[in-house]
Amino acid sequence: MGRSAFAVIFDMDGTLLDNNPYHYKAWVEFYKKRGYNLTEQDYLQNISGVPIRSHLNRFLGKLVEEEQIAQLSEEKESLYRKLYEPYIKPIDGLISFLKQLKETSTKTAIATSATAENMKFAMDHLNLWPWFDEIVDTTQVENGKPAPDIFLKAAEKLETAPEKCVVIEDSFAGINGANAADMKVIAITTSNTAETLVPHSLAVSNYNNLTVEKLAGLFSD
Ligand SMILES: O=P(O)(O)OC[C@H]1O[C@@H](O)[C@H](O)[C@@H](O)[C@@H]1O
Repeated sequence: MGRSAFAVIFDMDGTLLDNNPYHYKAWVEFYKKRGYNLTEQDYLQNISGVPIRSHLNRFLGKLVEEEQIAQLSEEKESLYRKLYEPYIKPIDGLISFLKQLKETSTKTAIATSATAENMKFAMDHLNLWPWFDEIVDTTQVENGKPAPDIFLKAAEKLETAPEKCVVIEDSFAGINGANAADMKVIAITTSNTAETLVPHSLAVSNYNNLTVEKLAGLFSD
């Protein structure tokens, strides 16, 4: 079989791992310490998939100095890693789906808003490094999700036109960014319903029924 004519760009948190409940718990604790009671709606709408600097100022109600951001981010992310480590596992069917992509020489990338430490934590625990051709994080782009930049950078690194890329995403910020990049979008319903993750070409709850043929079908219209 020849190389697939399209490339697949995966988000990480909530897409490769079902870890959003642990991010949410860690954020609630982080903001509570600072006098803000975070709701699940706040988390899903304004935090999930979004780089930390975009919401700190908003929820803390004051401008946070640039030098403080890394320290605050590490405080929250180390709490998340501690909470999630005993439960870490890939989303159902992920590894066999990645195997299919490898067997069909389909190009793959990760485009994540996560910190380098969180990414290493997930990739090491789940042995994910061999499956991806490229990894793009927010340090490599000017604007984080919901801007399209991170997906466009991934397409550029994969040497594939945006209209030949499909993004798999679980967050509102990610779905909006992928649509703004003019890519095909698959919504994964780990944290939000298919009806709210719009527009998308396909919605799945895990990888058990996702095949390379189904992805190819998205490009046949
Ligand atoms: O969904 P992505 O792009 O992998 O982003 C994950 C990041 O999304 C943000 O919601 C969280 O605040 C971060 O802690 C998390 O790492």
